[in-house]
Amino acid sequence: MWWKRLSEKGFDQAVAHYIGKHPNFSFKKLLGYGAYGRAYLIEDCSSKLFVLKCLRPKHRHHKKTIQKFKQEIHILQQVSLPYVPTIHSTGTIQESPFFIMDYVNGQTFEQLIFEDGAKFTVVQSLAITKQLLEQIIELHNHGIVHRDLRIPNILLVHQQLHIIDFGLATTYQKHIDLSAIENPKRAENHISDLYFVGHFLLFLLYSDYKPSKRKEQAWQQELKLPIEVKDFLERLLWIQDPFNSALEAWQSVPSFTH
Ligand SMILES: Nc1ncnc2c1ncn2[C@@H]1O[C@H](COP(=O)(O)OP(=O)(O)OP(=O)(O)O)[C@@H](O)[C@H]1O
Repeated sequence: MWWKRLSEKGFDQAVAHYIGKHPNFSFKKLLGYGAYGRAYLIEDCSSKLFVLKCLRPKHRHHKKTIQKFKQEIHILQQVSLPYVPTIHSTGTIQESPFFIMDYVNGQTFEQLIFEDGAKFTVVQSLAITKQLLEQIIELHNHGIVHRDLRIPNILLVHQQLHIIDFGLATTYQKHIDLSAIENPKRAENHISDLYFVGHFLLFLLYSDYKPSKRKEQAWQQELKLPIEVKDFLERLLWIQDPFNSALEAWQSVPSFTH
């Protein structure tokens, strides 16, 4: 609604004003916004860039949403990994909670594929997926499941993957009965992250796909993958028996010498 957008513009000005008064930071721009947060680029005195992520003002009185936002802060404070933004401070602006974290200065896989037209071969796609799985193993070892590993949340910086947006992350539950999982995306264990990795890998593989038939078919028919890659994907996507852990998935990434 137009008046809500207007009030968010006013809120952006309040954030710029708040940062303007801060002795160590200057305001650069609004980076973007999602369902819950608005993210701003800010800079410190030594020209290092940071992101200030703030709960959207329209949610500032919703207890559940505030709780969710605080959970994101709590999880980021718990993990200390080189490919996850470090959180530096927290506070509130006009009653909306915010936190300041490292800026990941790279490109998301959404930008790489859909804006830059990057194409990934099967071998490259598997190598990238293997690197992502290494990071997921560490996250799970820290007791965290991300649960939103989509292409806009995975960035590439000098050949290194980085993961952002822990808004749906939760603590890893060790004892979950697989038959009780109704939606793999929401599972509180490795099943969720591996399911997203399956979709991530499909995006990479489709980047190099040229349709030869008019009619859309299932990925298994369209992509014409080597059988071990198809089986690997089907296990990630829980079409076949799922992997028992991210480590097992990592160990099962098919390798090709050519
Ligand atoms: N640490 C970061 N480094 C670089 N860019 C970031 C960082 N955090 C967020 N962004 C960018 O800022 C924009 C908004 O991020 P945000 O996390 O608020 O969006 P979202 O994932 O849609 O949010 P929400 O969790 O509220 O649904 C996105 O374009 C995202 O790529």
